[in-house]
Amino acid sequence: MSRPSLAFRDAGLRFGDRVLWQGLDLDIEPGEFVAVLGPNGSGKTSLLRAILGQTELSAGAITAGGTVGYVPQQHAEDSDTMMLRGRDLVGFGVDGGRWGFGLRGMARRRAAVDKAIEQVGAEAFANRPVGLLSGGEQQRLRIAQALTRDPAVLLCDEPLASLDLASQQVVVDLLDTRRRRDDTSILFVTHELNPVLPFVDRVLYLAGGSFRIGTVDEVMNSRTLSTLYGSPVEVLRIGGRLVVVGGEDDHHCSTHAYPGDVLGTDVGFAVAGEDL
Ligand SMILES: Nc1ncnc2c1ncn2[C@@H]1O[C@H](COP(=O)(O)OP(=O)(O)OP(=O)(O)O)[C@@H](O)[C@H]1O
Repeated sequence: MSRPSLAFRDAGLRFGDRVLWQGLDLDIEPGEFVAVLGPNGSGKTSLLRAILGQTELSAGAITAGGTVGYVPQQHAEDSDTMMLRGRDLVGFGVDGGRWGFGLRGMARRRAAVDKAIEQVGAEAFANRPVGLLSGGEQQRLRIAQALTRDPAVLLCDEPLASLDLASQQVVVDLLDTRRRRDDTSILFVTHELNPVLPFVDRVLYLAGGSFRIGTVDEVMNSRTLSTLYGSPVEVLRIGGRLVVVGGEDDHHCSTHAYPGDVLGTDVGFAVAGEDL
């Protein structure tokens, strides 16, 4: 069997008395697409930060089988970034030390940037300032930035947030192409499962200090999520889409409704509760 791209061994993370997750034993295989779900504050971003070594685990270990690439959450970028050309943003992903200085190093760096831009189909806008690009175009450049390092695993933190449906599809197709062609594993943090439902091999669902890992059918069902949340949760399939209703825990008295879902505008999944 091939070496896992990521191996979690009895991994746990807590802040003070608050356990985000613990006892996580998981091998993520090359080319596997794993969606990481859970309510706000359940520790999804912290999981990515722990993989990147930016947050220290409270217990256990995480081992990466190769280079880890990271596509961060889309924030309003600072004005300096907005003035950069797209290809300069992509260039930040290249480790200068790896290519060395001098003309040869510069040429190799440029080739890595060109290749990444080509892989995301961003040639037409890579020379324009980031601030003039659409959200979808910016997101493609962020993925290109991560690809410059030829990652064995790509960590994506809500990469579809604030993108329209067409741009979501472009981003998801890019990631799917990458994992199929290069066996890159995808760890995909999202509140919107439906856009990636056809691609997901397994779901890691974090909630209430615990987790469930398994196929979509194994995790996204009323019984499993009710047990995880410790309160009634109903999972409905409507027109091929998943809608999750209910789901509160000690830490999250608020509920999670993602605009459009329950209204049927095909955005994603909803954890909906009393405020609906
Ligand atoms: N360094 C830290 N020290 C203390 N608490 C922290 C630290 N980092 C994160 N937390 C807390 O851990 C919890 C989990 O945060 P995290 O950002 O991982 O959640 P999340 O599941 O990604 O949430 P969201 O869906 O809102 O993005 C939050 O309550 C956060 O405030």
